[in-house]
Amino acid sequence: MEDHDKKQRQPHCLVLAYPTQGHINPMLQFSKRLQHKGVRVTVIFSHFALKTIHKKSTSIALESISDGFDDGGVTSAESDKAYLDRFWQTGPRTLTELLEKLINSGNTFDCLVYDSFLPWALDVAKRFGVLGAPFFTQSLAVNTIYYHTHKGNLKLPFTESEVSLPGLPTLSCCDLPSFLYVKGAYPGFTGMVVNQFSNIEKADFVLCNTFYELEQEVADWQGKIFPLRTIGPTIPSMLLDKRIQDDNDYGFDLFKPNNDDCMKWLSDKPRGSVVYVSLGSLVVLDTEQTEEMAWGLRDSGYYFLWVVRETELEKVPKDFLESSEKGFVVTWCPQIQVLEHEAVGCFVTHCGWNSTLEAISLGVPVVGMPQWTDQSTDAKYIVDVWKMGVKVEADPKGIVRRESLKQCIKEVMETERGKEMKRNANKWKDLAKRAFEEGGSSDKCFEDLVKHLVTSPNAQVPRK
Ligand SMILES: O=c1ccn([C@@H]2O[C@H](COP(=O)(O)OP(=O)(O)O[C@H]3O[C@H](CO)[C@@H](O)[C@H](O)[C@H]3O)[C@@H](O)[C@H]2O)c(=O)[nH]1
Repeated sequence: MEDHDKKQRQPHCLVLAYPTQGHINPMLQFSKRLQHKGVRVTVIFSHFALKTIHKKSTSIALESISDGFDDGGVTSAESDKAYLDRFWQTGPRTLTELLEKLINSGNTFDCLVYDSFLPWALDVAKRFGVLGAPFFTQSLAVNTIYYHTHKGNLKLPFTESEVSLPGLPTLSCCDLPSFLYVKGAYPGFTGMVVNQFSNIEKADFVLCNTFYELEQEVADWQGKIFPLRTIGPTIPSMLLDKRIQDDNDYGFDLFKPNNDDCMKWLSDKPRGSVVYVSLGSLVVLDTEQTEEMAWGLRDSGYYFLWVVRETELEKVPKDFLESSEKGFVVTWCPQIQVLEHEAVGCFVTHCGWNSTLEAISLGVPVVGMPQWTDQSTDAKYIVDVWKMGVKVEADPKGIVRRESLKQCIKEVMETERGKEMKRNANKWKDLAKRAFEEGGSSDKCFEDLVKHLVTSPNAQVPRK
């Protein structure tokens, strides 16, 4: 706890996470930082996520509510719409029950920070008379695009060839999040991302996992509309500013990590010689794409560490696993430790926002292979705005061919342009670190948030 907070009463913040890995990681890291600043934090998962998670011991209190799928998580629902509909019906009631239980056992709380995918949580917070703040786990650029869609400034499905929005570079149709231009795909998620803004005018803060210097123009624009606080990148402190001792990793995995084997395999590889490959926790490739990827990695000639989740493994060609002596395939790894390792020279990624922020914070240049949702917008920024990577193009059938992947890897690993990308990645890494040093842009946002929590009138009195 920092000195200035020790003398004051301790505020209590509840943090409600959407139950997938890419949402759990940033909200947990946010919670650790808040706790370090003297705030008591309780993180709320779904029952299933809490039951499934492989976790290290943590000083953060954990609770859970039903999302309507207590025996299987998000991916067990028939469709995105079926999952969200049931969560929407169940969540407000089960969250209310949990808050009542907390109050009845003598707790007070000042604020509910909730994943922006769950805007109904703000209405629950307001019924209990506490502060409410959505936490956006995707980039400010992506959120801004959804905001304009919510406002009707972008009509769906998007059919123009280009779009110009305040604070953003000119975007071609396929730089937009896929929900906006792939007609009819994922109706549940499409409605959800637009609905993130349905009640935002009632929010006391709008938190986003980014840092001011990274998305300055759009942050300035959004800051005029919302009480925006940029509180990222939510990378464990010991890999960034080193102000929170022992904060070395996320510590909560929905998949069983293969830590020792990965780090051992990396340990004898020369500096910058390894290509690290992961498409995050949700992407599902078809067999043809998996095969092209496998042979592209082998043909690059580099060492590679490839994460293929258990459920995807059967698509990897059998002879490939036996024949590629420079490759190592694992079902889950400690990604941030891998990216921090000096042996890693390049990251082949789907450009999920956490993976993007991790590449930025650890200074690793990227081969972007976006698949869906916000990833195409992140890839656009990686290539054209932050200039720290390339994007591998798919053929007219939508498949990234082995030759294209191989060429992109070689460009990042071998060419002058690749060296420039590495220099740019290191520049962003320095800026990310500075954002969390004392007085840095993200640190100031945390300080401001804590100041409001400390002076919140709600902590003393349990309310119904
Ligand atoms: O072997 C692995 C692979 C991944 N990770 C971690 O898992 C997280 C993955 O997050 P992300 O890169 O954002 O990908 P997804 O899991 O696919 O995240 C979903 O959620 C994100 C936040 O909303 C979106 O940006 C993505 O597009 C969406 O797919 C990261 O923190 C990784 O470090 C590991 O720890 N080990």
